[in-house]
Amino acid sequence: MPSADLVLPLIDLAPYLSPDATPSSKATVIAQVRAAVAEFGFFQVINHGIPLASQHALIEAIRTLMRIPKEDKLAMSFLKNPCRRGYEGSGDTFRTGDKMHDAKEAFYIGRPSEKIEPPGFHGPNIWPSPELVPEAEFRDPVWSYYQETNRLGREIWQLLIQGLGHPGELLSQFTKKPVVMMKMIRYPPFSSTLPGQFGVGAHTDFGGVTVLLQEAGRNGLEVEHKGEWIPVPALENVLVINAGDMIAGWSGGVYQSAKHRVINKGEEERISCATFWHGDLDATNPFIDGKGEGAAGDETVADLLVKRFRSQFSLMKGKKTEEVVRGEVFAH
Ligand SMILES: O=C(O)CCC(=O)C(=O)O
Ligand SMILES: [Fe+2]
Repeated sequence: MPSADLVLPLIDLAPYLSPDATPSSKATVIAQVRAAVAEFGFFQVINHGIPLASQHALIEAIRTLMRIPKEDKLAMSFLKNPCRRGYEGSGDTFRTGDKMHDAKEAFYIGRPSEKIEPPGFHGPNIWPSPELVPEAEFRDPVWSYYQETNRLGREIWQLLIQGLGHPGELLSQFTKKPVVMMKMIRYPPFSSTLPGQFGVGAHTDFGGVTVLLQEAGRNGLEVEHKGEWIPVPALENVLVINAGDMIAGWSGGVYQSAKHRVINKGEEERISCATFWHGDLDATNPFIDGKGEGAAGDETVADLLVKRFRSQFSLMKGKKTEEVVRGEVFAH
């Protein structure tokens, strides 16, 4: 049962991000973020710098895309894409140990690069043709939000780095060409899901910082804390931030990567968007110069993402393993 008493910390980023932030106001935010991620692995933020209009435009864009005919969505399937961009249908991913596939459908974009680079992390994005969805209704708002969320992810990384006592500039050591994937998600209404089916089953995120936008009023996210599920209300202009397993490992366990899940109990669809801000593919733990003991010592970001994908996900029966393994390392 979700706990009614526990709430995630809500942190005001203005004293850190605003032009008149002082060293002492910044230090306060750094300490708040450290305490929240150490305790919960998650926190919520206000005054994060992403304009509300950009958030609304993104949500509308996702809704628009998800309404195009199924065959047009499937023509953009991520299962056919070597760097896991494009459309994921309901049921395409299935976590090892889960009873049922996720109900959600999603669409992925990432940092665009002209050519596909092995092992399938960098490459061009897929966009619906303008005849299908005019650029002003999907590509433009999505790309503009991607840049905003990318910027915020960078700020959050710097907060976390400083929370460990390092200078924020350490970020530049592992973010020359970071992997930043954005997953736009639609959860069907409750009545369209199977009994016992989750929108997204319980999982931890693999990698670095996750920035999550939830459509206001469409609740459903729950975070595990000491064996209880804390509901995270979907509030207007409040973003949810969490640390993935890579951060937990790199921090030597100071930061937590908490389990979370989504159940859309409402009779309306729920739209959300998660940005997974990892790091350079060849980066190793920047806090121990790659030589330290413990989690993720010599492991690169690419090793970690590939490994976690393989261990956490399996396919629904009937799908060919090679369809998934071929460069598709980004399931979350
Ligand atoms: O949609 C949400 O609220 C959360 C999604 C999530 O946890 C994920 O995609 O990893
Ligand atoms: Fe997640």
